[in-house]
Amino acid sequence: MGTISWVKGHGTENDFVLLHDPDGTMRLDEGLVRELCHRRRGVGADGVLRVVRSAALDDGRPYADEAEWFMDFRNADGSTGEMCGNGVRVFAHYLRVHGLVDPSVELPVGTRAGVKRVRFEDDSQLSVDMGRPRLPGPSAVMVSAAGRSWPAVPVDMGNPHAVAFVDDLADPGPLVEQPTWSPSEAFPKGVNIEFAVWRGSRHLAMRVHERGVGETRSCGTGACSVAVVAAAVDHLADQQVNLPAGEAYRIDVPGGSLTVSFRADQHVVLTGPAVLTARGEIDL
Ligand SMILES: N[C@@H](CCC[C@H](N)C(=O)O)C(=O)O
Repeated sequence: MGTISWVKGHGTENDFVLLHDPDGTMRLDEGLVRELCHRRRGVGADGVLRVVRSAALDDGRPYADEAEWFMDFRNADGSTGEMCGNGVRVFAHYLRVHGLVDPSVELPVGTRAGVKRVRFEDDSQLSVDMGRPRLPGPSAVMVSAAGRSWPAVPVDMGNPHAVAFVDDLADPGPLVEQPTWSPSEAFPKGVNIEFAVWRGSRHLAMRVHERGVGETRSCGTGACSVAVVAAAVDHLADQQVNLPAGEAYRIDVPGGSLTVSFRADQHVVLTGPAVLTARGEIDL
């Protein structure tokens, strides 16, 4: 059967197993991802990041001219995800630690949601140009958990999100079950659901139930979605239709804190830490 070498890392405690497969020779099927991510039988993680050259994978080939490296991201249940904001920082940090990229220049990373550019900041944080969000509204969506329901705003950050404001982060209960949404057609491929509260001016906190995983300690694309909706609420009165360039929102998650800012070209920038914690081999 053989063994697989792995590295473990996290971004604000959203944790990943990284697999080094530059030439794309590994057979990474759903069952293997589930075993690696299993917190008792496997290494334990919210997802897998396969480190592969864009040219070596069908999914990565369209980006090969722009980005040498492709983040093959999988959720803990084995499903593929388009994008992962915490994952892409951990992925870039891995490449830096292994001497595979020059940290003094911006790093383009291929993802299923297109090429994302990562900057290594001086204070050991990493910033990611997450691109422009899409607000597929105005159709109203309701999300329900723990016997309660809230209106939610759909946001597309490359992957689907629904942002609901709650009075208290405990309101959605333990989030062991998948929260439901209506109408069910709103998210045919499933959705990541953020429950958010205001903590102050441009400062919010959130919990998230991730598609393909369950409740996690953080979600980068989720934090961006919360900041986008918060900015829309903040600027409702002045009827500003654009994201407020230069403004930054602090988004607290159970595993730490992330910063989301907006550029004049309406791109969302996510800033936060990335850490590698362990390495080893798993016997298959
Ligand atoms: N935790 C990630 C988002 C993960 C993707 C999600 N589960 C999906 O299926 O879309 C992040 O940090 O953005």
